[in-house]
Amino acid sequence: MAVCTIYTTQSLKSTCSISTPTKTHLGFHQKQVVFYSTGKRTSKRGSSSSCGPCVITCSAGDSQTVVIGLAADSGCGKSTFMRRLTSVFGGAAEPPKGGNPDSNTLISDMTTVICLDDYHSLDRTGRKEKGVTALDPKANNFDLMYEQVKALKSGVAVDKPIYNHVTGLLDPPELIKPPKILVIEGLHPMFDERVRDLLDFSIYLDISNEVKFAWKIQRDMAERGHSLESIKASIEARKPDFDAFIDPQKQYADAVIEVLPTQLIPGDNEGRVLRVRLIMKEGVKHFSPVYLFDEGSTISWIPCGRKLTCSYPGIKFHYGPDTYFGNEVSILEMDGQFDRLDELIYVESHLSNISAKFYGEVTQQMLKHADFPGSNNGTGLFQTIVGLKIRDLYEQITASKTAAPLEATKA
Ligand SMILES: Nc1ncnc2c1ncn2[C@@H]1O[C@H](COP(=O)(O)OP(=O)(O)OP(=O)(O)O)[C@@H](O)[C@H]1O
Ligand SMILES: O=C(CO)[C@H](O)[C@H](O)COP(=O)(O)O
Repeated sequence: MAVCTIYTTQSLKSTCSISTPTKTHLGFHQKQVVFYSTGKRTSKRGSSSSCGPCVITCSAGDSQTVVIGLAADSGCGKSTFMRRLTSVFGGAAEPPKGGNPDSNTLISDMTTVICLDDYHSLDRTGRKEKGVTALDPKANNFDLMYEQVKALKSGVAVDKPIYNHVTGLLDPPELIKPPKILVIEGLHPMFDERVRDLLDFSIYLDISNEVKFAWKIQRDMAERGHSLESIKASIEARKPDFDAFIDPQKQYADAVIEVLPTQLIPGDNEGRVLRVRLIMKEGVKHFSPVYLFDEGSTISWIPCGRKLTCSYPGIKFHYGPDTYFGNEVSILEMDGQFDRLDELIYVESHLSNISAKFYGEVTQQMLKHADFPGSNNGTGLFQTIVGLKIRDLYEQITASKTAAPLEATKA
């Protein structure tokens, strides 16, 4: 009986098959597989054989999950970004059918978005008793987060806990099946190195303190009836842990959307007009940064005039190479806001590498969600573009995994 040993650097998923001239085997998970040509598998290394060349073929199947991480503090626009992203893939994103009405999960045909608050290990009372915030790693279960993201990525369904934001309690778990694209959004997607290594692409929403404050007031005062003092106190109370545990994650992000007060109105910190910077890391696999006019040049552009209507204080773009936490990046910046969203096509036609499937796709997406916060400024524009880049990344990863069979060596 012949014994084959196959060595591969690739993680073999259940959609991989291994063939020898005599047999095809499906569904191995090890990096090194030893099997008998009769089909019986053993974990022991076997010796060489007369099996002939072994070939491993991995096809794109349901278990091929691309994992995206989105990090930001609470109230910084993650849900809005997610709505823009899932819209790029089409289909409505909804909570799991027939499940917990307070589930934080959103599922569409292509994507599943899970909220990392579900990995809080301490409920609201527990945090209060221990005197820790939800931002503190001590209040979160990173081992479970890692195990479950890893399982989903390799095509295995998990029973994920639910943190109930209404009651502040940990509810019974919900079943999450491996999607085509898994987005893990929340406070800590890039905090734990093991989880970070599972990400195919990562984004950090970096909202400056002034703007965060303005948005919080807008939402928590107008919509939730909180007082100005209580909003200030809650931001202050979170700040040390935010600085210690959340903010440092931006150094690992492949793309950062930085939101700052405008520089077009001296001294302005109202948070109404925004200066938004899309910081894109160079050399990330399956991701090529967007550019304005000419790749690698440094360009300032005021598009206001005959083709773009601008009221005070106008719009200014800037593009160029830079460094960010020691990494080479390209930065595209927009300060100001659009008066007429349909005229955005003029700006879009000067941007390259946006991964649109047709001319005007960015403008179409922006018009479709004109009522979302940030649709008239760089937050909406850059979130939409990052959505298209993620679609492109997904398609590239899928295509590369479907491609050529991997020749494996035979012992
Ligand atoms: N681009 C934007 N421009 C202006 N306001 C915004 C923008 N994005 C978000 N906001 C404001 O911030 C609020 C929170 O946004 P969103 O719900 O998307 O954030 P979140 O990070 O998901 O919040 P949470 O984690 O608390 O659920 C919105 O109601 C809106 O007031
Ligand atoms: O930072 C947060 C992430 O969204 C929340 O504050 C955290 O999940 C704690 O939740 P709660 O407000 O229910 O105590």
